[in-house]
Amino acid sequence: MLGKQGKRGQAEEAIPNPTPVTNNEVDDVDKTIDARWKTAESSLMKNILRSQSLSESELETARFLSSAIIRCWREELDTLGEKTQNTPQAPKLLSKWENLLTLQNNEAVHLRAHPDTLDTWIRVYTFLRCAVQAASSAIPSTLASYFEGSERIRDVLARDHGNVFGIWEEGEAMPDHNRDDESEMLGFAMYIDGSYFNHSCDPNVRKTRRGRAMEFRTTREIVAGEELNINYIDTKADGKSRRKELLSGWYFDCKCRRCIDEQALDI
Ligand SMILES: C[S@@+](CC[C@H](N)C(=O)[O-])C[C@H]1O[C@@H](n2cnc3c(N)ncnc32)[C@H](O)[C@@H]1O
Repeated sequence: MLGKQGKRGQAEEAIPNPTPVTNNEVDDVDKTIDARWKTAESSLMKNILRSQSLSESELETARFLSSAIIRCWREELDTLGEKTQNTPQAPKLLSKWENLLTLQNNEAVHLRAHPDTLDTWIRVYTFLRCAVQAASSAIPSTLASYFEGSERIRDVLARDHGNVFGIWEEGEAMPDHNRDDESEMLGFAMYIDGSYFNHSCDPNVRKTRRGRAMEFRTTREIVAGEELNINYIDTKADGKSRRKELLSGWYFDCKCRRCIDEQALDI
């Protein structure tokens, strides 16, 4: 997905320090979010397309969601095709969609920090649902049904924040953090496999964009059993600034070795 805001949660204005919340508060937030989506699902679609125009970045989100949902539909069609053939199936790897669902769901944590985002998401969902209905004669009904409910759209949006990578201006093989150059961020993209990497302020893997692909290479000898980590943020900053940035932009308290050591020294 491409958009100019940079990594979700990074360039947006995030709350500086999400306050700890109780389980009851979490439940309330979840219920409110669910209720808003349910209302959107049951709202009448007539004339919404005409009255609703999306901003450029909302349109980008709509394009991203459509391509993810179409991919999901195609994968499920393929699986269905394989099941109807009576040939013994080799154990299957997870599909891209199933892999996406294994990523951390950040819907509630993100919406707690940016409540207005829910309006945007629902606007985009309503727009897509309405557009699909308007074009129903040209769209397979099984695909159209994927846009009826909000479930799949929520599945993607909930994993977008915190799991996407910044895409920087082409400078061949540039790592996308700790950059000394002035190259511009073009947008962001989701690389599901790459999202399994946790962050470390002393990473042992460097990510490099090569065209549309993202390459991950170790930067030092790795001992057996050692975790492979990339860096989500510039690691040159001092410990308190790094942890603050990770908490406000990625909503987690960094537990990497360097942060644990530095915290003990009050750095
Ligand atoms: C892109 S995901 C990484 C994969 C994730 N661990 C998972 O199982 O889906 C980012 C999330 O991993 C966790 N995480 C990554 N690096 C971390 C770190 N250094 N300290 C604590 N949590 C971390 C946080 O929950 C963060 O929101």
